[in-house]
Amino acid sequence: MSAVIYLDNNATTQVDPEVVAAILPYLTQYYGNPSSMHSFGGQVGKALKQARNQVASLLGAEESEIIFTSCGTEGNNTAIRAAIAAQPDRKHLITTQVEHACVLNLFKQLEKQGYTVTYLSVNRKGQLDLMELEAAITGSTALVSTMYANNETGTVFPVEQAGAIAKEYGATFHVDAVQVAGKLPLNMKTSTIDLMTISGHKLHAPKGVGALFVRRGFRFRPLLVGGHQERGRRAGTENVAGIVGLGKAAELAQLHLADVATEKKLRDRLEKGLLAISDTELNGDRKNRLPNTTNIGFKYIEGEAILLSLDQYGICASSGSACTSGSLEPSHVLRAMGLPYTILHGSIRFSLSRNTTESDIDLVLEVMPGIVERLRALSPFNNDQAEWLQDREEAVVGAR
Ligand SMILES: Cc1ncc(COP(=O)(O)O)c(C=O)c1O
Ligand code: FES
Repeated sequence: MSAVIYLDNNATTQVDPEVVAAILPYLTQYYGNPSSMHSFGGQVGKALKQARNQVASLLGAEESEIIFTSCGTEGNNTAIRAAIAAQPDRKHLITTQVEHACVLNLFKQLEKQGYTVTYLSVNRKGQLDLMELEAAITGSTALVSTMYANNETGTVFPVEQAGAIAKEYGATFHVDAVQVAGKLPLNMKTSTIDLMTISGHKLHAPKGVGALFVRRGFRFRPLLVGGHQERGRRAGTENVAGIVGLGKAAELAQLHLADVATEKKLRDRLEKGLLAISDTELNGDRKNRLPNTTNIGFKYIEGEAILLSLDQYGICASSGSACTSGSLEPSHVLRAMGLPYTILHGSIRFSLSRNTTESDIDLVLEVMPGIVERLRALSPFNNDQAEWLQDREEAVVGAR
C-alpha cells in the first residue's frame, strides 16, 4: 500500500520503531515465563519490572501501583467492578453520557443488575458541569467514573475537581485516561484519582496491552482470578512482549511530552484552514482540549462521503458517526452535545501524532475545499433544503 497520511491517531498509533526493537528479543530469545524459578525466566521478570517502572514514571505513580492489563477496555472493566466491590453497600454510580462504549455498556449492564446510574450531561462544547455532579452525588454513591479527555472531540474534563467532589462523599474516583497518557503530563502523586486506565496502542505501543493505576491502599478486587501474576491482582501469564513495548513507549512518550507544542501548532494550522471553508464549525471546547485533536462539522454533507473522498488521497481520518461504527446512529458524543442534525452527520475527527508532518497538513488543506464543494453540489441537502433545515433547526432550538 502506498504511503498514507495518517490523521487517525485517537483510533490507534503506529508502533514506534524503538518500541519494536525493544520487543523483538522477547519474541525470540527471551521466551521464558517470568514466574519460573530458573534464571532464564527470571531475566524476563526483570524486563517486566523495568516496564512497570517506565509506566509508573509516565504516570507519576509508584511501581507497585501499576497493574498490566490486555487493553483499555479491560482496565476500565476491572476498575469499575473493583470500585463496586470495594463498597458493596453503595448502589449508586455516576458516569457521563460521552464515555467510551466499554464504560457505557458496562454501566448499562450494571443498571440491569440493580444499580442506579447517573449519566452526567455535557453542554454544546462537550464540557461537564460540576454542579450537576454535586447535585447527583450522595453518601450511597460507590463510584464516580469519567474520562480525562474525550476521544472524539479531545475536550478535557476538570478531573481533579470532580475527584475532590467524589472524595467528599467517600466515593471511589476512576478516570479513563486512555486518550491522555503521552499527550498531557500526569502526576498521580498529587491527584484525587484512585484508579486510572491507559492503553498501549494509543501511545505508540502495540495493541492488546494496557495498564491500570491502583492507588496504594485501595481495597482492590481482581477481575481475572487464577494464578498469582501481578501480585494476585490480574491472573494470566503476562503479555511480556507487549508489556516491554508499553514500557518503552511510556519512556518515549515522556521524552516527547516536551514537543507536544509542535504537534499542537500543526493541529491549529489544520483547524484554521478547515474552518476557513464555508459552513464549518469546531466541535468541542477550543480551550480545554487535547493538543492533537480537532473535530470539525462540515454542514450539509455526510461524514461518510468525506471520509471516502479523503481515502482516495490516502488520508485517514474518522467520523464518530454511523458510517464508521456500522450502526445507523450518529455519534453519541456529538448528540449528547446537542449538535444540530446538519452538523451531526458531517463531522470529521482529525487526530495527529508526533509523526505528523507539515506536508501531511498541507495535503489535507489542499484537497479538502474541493472535496467539500463537490459533495455539497451532490448533496441531497441542496441549497433550498439546506436553508429549510437551518430554519427548522433554529425553530427547534428556539422552542427549547
Ligand atoms: C477513551 C477510550 N477509552 C477506552 C478505549 C478502549 O481501549 P482499548 O482499545 O485498548 O480497549 C478507547 C479506545 O478507543 C478510548 O478512546
Ligand atoms: S455521517 Fe454517515 S450516517 Fe451520518
